[in-house]
Amino acid sequence: MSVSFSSTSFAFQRPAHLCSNSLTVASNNFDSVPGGLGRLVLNVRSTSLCRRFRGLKLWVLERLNFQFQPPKQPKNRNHHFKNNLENEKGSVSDSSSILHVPDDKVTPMESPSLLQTGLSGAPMDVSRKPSLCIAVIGATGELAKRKIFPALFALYYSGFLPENVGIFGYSRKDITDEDLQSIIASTLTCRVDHQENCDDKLNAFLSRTYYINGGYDNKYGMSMLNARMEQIEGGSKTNRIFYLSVPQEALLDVASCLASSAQTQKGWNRIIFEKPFGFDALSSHRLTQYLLSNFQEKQIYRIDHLLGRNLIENLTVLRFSNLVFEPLWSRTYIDNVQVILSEDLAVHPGRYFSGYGIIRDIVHSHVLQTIALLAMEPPISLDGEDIRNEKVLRSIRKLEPKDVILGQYKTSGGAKVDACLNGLTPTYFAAALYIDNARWDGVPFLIKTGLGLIKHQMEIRIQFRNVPGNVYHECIGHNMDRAVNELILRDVPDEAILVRVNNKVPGLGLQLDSSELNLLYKDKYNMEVPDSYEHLLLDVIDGDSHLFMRSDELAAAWNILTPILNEIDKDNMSVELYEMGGRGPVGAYYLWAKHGVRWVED
Ligand SMILES: NC(=O)C1=CN([C@@H]2O[C@H](COP(=O)(O)OP(=O)(O)OC[C@H]3O[C@@H](n4cnc5c(N)ncnc54)[C@H](OP(=O)(O)O)[C@@H]3O)[C@@H](O)[C@H]2O)C=CC1
Ligand SMILES: O=C1O[C@H](COP(=O)(O)O)[C@@H](O)[C@H](O)[C@H]1O
Repeated sequence: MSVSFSSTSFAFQRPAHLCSNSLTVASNNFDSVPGGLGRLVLNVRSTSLCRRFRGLKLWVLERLNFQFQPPKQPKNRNHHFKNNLENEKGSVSDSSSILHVPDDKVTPMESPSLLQTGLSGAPMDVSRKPSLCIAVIGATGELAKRKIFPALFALYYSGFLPENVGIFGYSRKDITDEDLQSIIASTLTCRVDHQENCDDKLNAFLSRTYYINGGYDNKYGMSMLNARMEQIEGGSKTNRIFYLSVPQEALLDVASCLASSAQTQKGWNRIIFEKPFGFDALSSHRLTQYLLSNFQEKQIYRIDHLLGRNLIENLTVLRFSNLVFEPLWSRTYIDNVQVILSEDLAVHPGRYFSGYGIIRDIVHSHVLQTIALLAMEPPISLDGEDIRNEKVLRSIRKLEPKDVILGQYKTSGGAKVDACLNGLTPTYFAAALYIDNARWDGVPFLIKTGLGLIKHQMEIRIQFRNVPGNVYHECIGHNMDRAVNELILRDVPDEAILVRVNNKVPGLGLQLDSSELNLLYKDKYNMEVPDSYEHLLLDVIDGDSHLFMRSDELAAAWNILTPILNEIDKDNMSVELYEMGGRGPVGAYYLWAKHGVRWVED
C-alpha cells in the first residue's frame, strides 16, 4: 500500500499500488467504505492530502468499471464525484462521465482472450474504448513536442491517464500517424525514479496516438478530427480535451471550427488555451467574448505553465494548513511581499515575446496570479470556483508609472536594441503594487521580473514586521531590518521553503543571529518532480480550475496593467537599458527604497 498515514507524514507514491490495493477493499458504495477507497476520496474537500488524489479517479474508475457497479445515486458526493455526475444543459457537457459503466463494457471474465497485463500487473482489456480522448491542435509545433506530449506520456506512464486513452495530434502538415509517433517518440523519456516497463508503456502510448492533417480549412479539418475520434471511441461515452497550441493568428478560426465540428455530444469537452491571452484589455475582451460565444466558461482552461509549480500550491497550503502562518497573513504582521522571477537567458528567437514584452508575457498572468493566490481571502473549499472567487485581483490598485521601472537588456554589441525585440519592448519590469482591501491596505507587493539577468531565480519572500518593543533590540544592533522574520518560498534555484528567525549564537553572552530554517525539497523528497504541464493537464482532466484564469480574472488583470501599457504606447515611459547578465536597472533599487523596503540580494 503506498498511501501511508503516520503521526507526522503522509506519503503518496505510485497510484498503481494505491489503486490495486484499494480495489481489494472498496465496495460498490463509495460512501460506506470505512477506511477504504471511499473514505480516502470522499474526504477530499477537507484535507489537503487529497489534492494529490486528483487524477487518480480516472485510473481507479477505469478499473472499477471491470469489477463494480457504481452506485446509482451516490449520496454525499464529494467535489470530484459531483463533477463526474453533473450534467449541463445543452449538448455540450462539462460533466465527467467517468463514473458511468460503458454500455458495451466487456468484463475480463466475459472475454478472457482480450486480456493483457496493465501497469499494475492486473489484467486489462486493451480493446475497451477510451473514456478520455485528448487532441493536441498544433501537434507538430515546438510546445507540443517539447512539453505537451512528454507531459501526456508522463501522466500515462504514471497511471494518471486511462490505459485506453486516445491521443490525437492535429496540424496542417501532411504526415501520417507513424510520422507523428516518431516525432513524439524522439522526445519521450521515462522518469528516472521508475523505469519499469518503459518500452512497453512508450509503445502502448504511441499505439494510441493518431494524426489528423487538418489541411487549410479548419472546418473540414475539425470534422475529420471528430470522425477519427468517433471511430476510435467506437460509440462509447467519451470525454474530450482539446489543447490549442497554435499561433495566435490561428486561434479564433481553430476555436470556432472546433466548437462547431469537433465536440462530443456524449461526454464533456474541455478546451485548453495557451498564452498570450490577448494583447491588451480590448483585444482580450474581444477574444473572451468570442470564446464565450463558442464555449461555456467552465469548459475554458487558460494555461500558464508557471502556475503549475509546487511553489504556487504551497502559497495556499502553507497558509491554510498551518496555524503558525494563517493568523499572521495580513497587514497587521506582514510588512511587504516580494515576487521575483528572473531569467538569465535572452528572448528565445521566434517566440511571440517580441512586441508583447514582459508585462504581457509574465506579469499579466504569472505574477498577478501569484499575488492573487497569495493575497486571497480564505476560500470555503478547495473547489476551483471557490478559490477563483476569493482571488483579490479586482482589489489591486491600477499601476501608476511612478511605481514602475522598465528595462531592456543590451545586446552584446552595446546599447543597440536586440534584433529579437521590437523596439523598446521591455524585458524587465519592477513595480510596487498595492491591494486596496482591509487585509492588505498599505502593504507593498514588490515585483521584479526580467530576462537576461544575473541568475535564474523564482521566489516569493514575505517579510514580517519588526517585533513591537523588541526587548532584544540591543542585541540585534542598529539594523533592525536584518532581524525581520521572513517566509521564503523558492522554486529556482533549488526548491525550498525557508523561514528566517532570530536565534541565540552559542556561547557566553547574548548575541543574536538571523538564521534560516531550511526545508530543501531535494534533501527531503527523493523524487523526480513532475513537470508543471503534467500538474496542469491533470487539473484539466479533473476539472480543477483553480490555477487557470477565469474570464473575469483576465479582465481584472488587464485593468491593473492598462495604465502602464497606455503610457508605453504613448512613449511616456522610459525603458532603461541594462547589461546582459547584470542585476537590471538601478531604478528598481530606488523604487524599493521609496516604498520602504530593502531589497534582498544574495
Ligand atoms: N513554445 C513555448 O514555449 C510556448 C508557447 N506558447 C504558446 O503556445 C502556442 C504554440 O506555440 P509553439 O508550439 O511554440 O508554436 P509553433 O509555431 O512551433 O507551432 C504551432 C503549431 O500550430 C500549427 N498551426 C499553425 N497554424 C495553424 C492553423 N491555422 N490551423 C491549425 N494548426 C495550425 C502548426 O503546424 P502547421 O503549420 O503544420 O499547421 C504547429 O503544429 C502559441 O500560442 C504560443 O504563444 C506559450 C508559452 C510557451
Ligand atoms: O511562459 C513562459 O515561461 C518561460 C519560462 O518557462 P520555464 O519552464 O523554461 O522556466 C519564459 O521564458 C517565457 O517567456 C514565458 O512565456
